[in-house]
Amino acid sequence: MKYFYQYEDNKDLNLQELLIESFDNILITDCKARIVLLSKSMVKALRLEGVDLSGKTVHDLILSGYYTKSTALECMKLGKQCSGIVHVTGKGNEKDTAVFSTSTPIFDDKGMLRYVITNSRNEAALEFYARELEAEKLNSAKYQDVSKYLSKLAGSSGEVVANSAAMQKVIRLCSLIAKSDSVVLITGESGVGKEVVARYIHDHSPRKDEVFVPVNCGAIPSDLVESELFGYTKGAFTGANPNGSAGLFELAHKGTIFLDEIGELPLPMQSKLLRVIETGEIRRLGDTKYRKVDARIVAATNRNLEEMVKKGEFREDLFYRLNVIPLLISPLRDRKEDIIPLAYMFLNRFNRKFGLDKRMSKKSLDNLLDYSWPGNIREMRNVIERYVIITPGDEIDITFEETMKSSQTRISMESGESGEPVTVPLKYAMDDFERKYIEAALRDCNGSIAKAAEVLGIHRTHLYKKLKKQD
Ligand SMILES: Nc1ncnc2c1ncn2[C@@H]1O[C@H](COP(=O)(O)OP(=O)(O)OP(=O)(O)O)[C@@H](O)[C@H]1O
Repeated sequence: MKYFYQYEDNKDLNLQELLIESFDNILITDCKARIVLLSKSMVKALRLEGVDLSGKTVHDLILSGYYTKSTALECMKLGKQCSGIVHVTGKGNEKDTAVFSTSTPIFDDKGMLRYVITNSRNEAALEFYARELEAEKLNSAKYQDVSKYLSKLAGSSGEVVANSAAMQKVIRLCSLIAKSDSVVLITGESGVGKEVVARYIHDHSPRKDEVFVPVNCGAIPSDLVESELFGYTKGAFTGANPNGSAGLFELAHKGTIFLDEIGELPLPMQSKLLRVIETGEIRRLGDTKYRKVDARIVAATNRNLEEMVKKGEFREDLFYRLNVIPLLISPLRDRKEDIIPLAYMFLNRFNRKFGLDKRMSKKSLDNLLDYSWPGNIREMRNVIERYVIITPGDEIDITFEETMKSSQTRISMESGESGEPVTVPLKYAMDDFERKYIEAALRDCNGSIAKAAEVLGIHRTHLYKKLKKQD
């Protein structure tokens, strides 16, 4: 990964000048905590205007009472990135304030600490983000530490990562869409986050306190789709509940029904769904009467419905009824700005889940950015979970060419073949193998579930279930 471009045209670029003018507060200290550089914004934030800082260290500033704690000193001590709230003492009549700082160590080739770079944001900026986060419910890992702090302040926690312009546009659109009751059709490759977006719409709609019912149309055997969706009456078919049962549409009354993999709906069911959309009524299997249901419909598919219409596999009239508000979610490879924030979100999630504190190596971040993510965010989630579980040390090192090979090797090593102790529980080792195998099949089949299921020798519905189980 290159970090500097157009070198020939910018040979005279003076980085010090740029750093001094930075909007974010920047402080660079050397390995003895001596001040090397401050941005103008940092001088202002720490109220150091007019103070002679020559030869001064961070210890001196704390002893003189300019601020309370130093993330730079913590970072030097621990040799890793540290974040925290720093209280700044007000001068004269000024009030005390706070900044949120993150200090990052910079090492030389031999691993010796050379500098610490500290970035911080002022309280006013934090409050601004709190409002933005509250409004947008975005979770940008660029400000992940800030957002964690803010979510405590504001009592909000964003689960949808939308750092890229493309995802921010989707989220903005969803906030608008949420206000209406129109049918939404979400399209995009498998694992891009269609269900996440559907939930976002529900959570921001007036129906948010009612139920959200996700239905994977591809995972229901075709002879059961009707009874699952619309319910059935007493004795409608053998093996059914003798008292009859409500279907998923009735369950979703007043809430939202999410019809995932809508392209898998058998043609006769497509006509019935069209009728439900047009009349707002369902009829239980075996029943004569129609019942009103008020469920908002959000549908999704990773298939090209227009192509299916042309081939006669999907009803044209239903397609137009569903496509009132089309929402396309781009594949992860086309919105690289989301990769690192997502990776950190999953890393934090799995660290919490397994009570660990793993970090990602710098190389991992480059590799994550370079990878093409055929399985999109679901694949990313699995990759991070796998590495968190199988990495013995604190730092995980994600490499893709070797993904299959390396983790298989580790698992076989850990299974005792090379005399290494077994550290991975059997369940994880087996799940891990299955996931990797499915991911490889999907990769080979360019993300097509139907083809991958064929290669794996299992039914498509079975593969859908396995993919969903991984979430
Ligand atoms: N923007 C996002 N922020 C956070 N997590 C996400 C985001 N998008 C997807 N995920 C996570 O990725 C996984 C897959 O997402 P989801 O099930 O929504 O994908 P999908 O497009 O509906 O997949 P499929 O086509 O297979 O039904 C889930 O674990 C989900 O939580």
